[in-house]
Amino acid sequence: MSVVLNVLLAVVAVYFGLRKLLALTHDAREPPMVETGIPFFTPIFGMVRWRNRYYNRLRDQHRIPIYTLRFPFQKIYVINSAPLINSVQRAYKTLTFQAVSDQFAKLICDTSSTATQLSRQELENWSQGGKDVAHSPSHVIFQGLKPGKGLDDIYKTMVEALGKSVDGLDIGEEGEGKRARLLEWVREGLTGAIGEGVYGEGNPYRSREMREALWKYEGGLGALSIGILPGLLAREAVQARKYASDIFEEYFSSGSCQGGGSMTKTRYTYYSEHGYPIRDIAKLELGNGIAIFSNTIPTTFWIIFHVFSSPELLSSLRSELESHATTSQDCDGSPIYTIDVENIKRSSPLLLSTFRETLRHHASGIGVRKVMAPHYLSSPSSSSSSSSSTSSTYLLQKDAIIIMPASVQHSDPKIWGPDESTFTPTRFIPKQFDPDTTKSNPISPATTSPTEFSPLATPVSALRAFGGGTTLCPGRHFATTAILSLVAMLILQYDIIPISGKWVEPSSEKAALTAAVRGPDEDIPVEVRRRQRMEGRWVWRVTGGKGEGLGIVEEDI
Ligand code: HEM
Repeated sequence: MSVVLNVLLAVVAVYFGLRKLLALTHDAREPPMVETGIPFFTPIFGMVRWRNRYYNRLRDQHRIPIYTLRFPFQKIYVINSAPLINSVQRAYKTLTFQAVSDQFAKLICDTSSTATQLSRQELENWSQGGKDVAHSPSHVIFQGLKPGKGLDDIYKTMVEALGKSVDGLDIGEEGEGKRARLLEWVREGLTGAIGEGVYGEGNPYRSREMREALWKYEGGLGALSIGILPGLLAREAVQARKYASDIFEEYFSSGSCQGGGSMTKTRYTYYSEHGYPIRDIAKLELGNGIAIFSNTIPTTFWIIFHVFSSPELLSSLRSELESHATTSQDCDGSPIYTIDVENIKRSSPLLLSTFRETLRHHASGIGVRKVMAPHYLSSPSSSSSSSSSTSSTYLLQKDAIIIMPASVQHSDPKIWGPDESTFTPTRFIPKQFDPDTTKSNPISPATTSPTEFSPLATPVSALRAFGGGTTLCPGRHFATTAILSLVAMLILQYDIIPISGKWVEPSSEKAALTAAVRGPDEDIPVEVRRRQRMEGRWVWRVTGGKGEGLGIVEEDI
């Protein structure tokens, strides 16, 4: 009995000890603490239980603009308020993304101490640099992604490869459809085509083994990022990383990278000029595969799902896209339809709106920053439009982590209206857009009611699928071009029908917490049939965007 009593007393003592520790290590000027039931452990249980939905639950439960979660040895400030997010983005040198991404890169890429030292030095130089330094160090490395000739050249190769891969989706016997697994097909089609544009003739992802190594590596990122016994807890990923790094090392040391696209060449030049060993350049390139493919693939899967599961939307998109095709004749008299990808991106408001709505619906990036020095955070005085704005000022302690979950912003009825949980493909169509074209169009701007929420009236940071501020995803133009081109090709050339006879939206419960776009838990077996209408040869052109980017997020606009 006395043993039980002693154990109970010890538990009570530890509990009150931990509560005291919580109180002593929390300054009243910091954001309020929540989830303190079992000090330091309730947030862990919450994350395990609710996964990506945890932050939305806490927002609904507490209704406060910012709060503190206490983990063992780590404070996390979670921000719900859009104006406070704007303030975080403005203080980009004190509240830094690069410090977190460097640490993550080290864990997942297993770079050498030389590379770690070099990136630390670069971060220091950047944070102490004056006005003329880049807004984000990684934007220097990724200059090759800036809209312009280099990117257009990547698009040309990529779009040509996408066109071939979509033609290969063809029917088997006459009148029969070809069966495929949707996610698997998207993954294969995109990796192949993007790889051609990015890596050129020597594209390592032409090999099936290399593509499989990338997926095994991606599957182990969660375990690798914990950094404990990776050889044991992430064995498959570690082996795949070694295999793929060897191949990339050969790609760079043989000079094949000189035939690659602007992104590959500028990254290689940057790293080699800064003294990174070739082995590290190879490992970082494999890590770059995660940036390139991990979110692009699930986004493509979801937009295809939403488009093909809604006959009205599919029909409206077909009308919109067909209007961009010019018709000519092949030597045997059969029709050739030519479409410029620029028209798909710039003159297809319903497609672009469906794309944004897909991102709003499925993006789950958590927008991480590290507090480099104590900082007082308050809403910008101009931000009075949101009801979640606050005039309070919060102390953020050095070394704490800030999280700004996209899903919290993307599901806020104050921003998006009472239908925030419904997939509304027209949501992002500018209200002034050509109402005359909408008469024959069941899904169209004209069907929107005058009271509908206009996305242009929302705070700048409301659509956060690509992050925001100085670290806004530099790959957004690239990803948008790849996704919209592929989806337009499918819409115009194929019918996609689920084998089960009914489209059912798969859950995303198993998606990695690190994913910026949650993938589906299950694949969807489908039948792909060539459309009866507009049968003929399709030619996809890339004339280039005169160096202009596409207005994807509100910062671009
Ligand atoms: C649908 C596809 C994509 C989504 C949803 C996405 C999303 C994101 C998000 C949420 C961030 C974090 C930004 C922040 O916290 O402020 C980010 C950063 C980044 N993304 Fe993407 N991304 C996509 C595609 C790509 C592609 C195709 C590339 C490269 C070709 C790329 C390269 C990067 C890089 C380099 C960063 C780091 C930016 C920095 O350090 O300043 N992304 N992306």
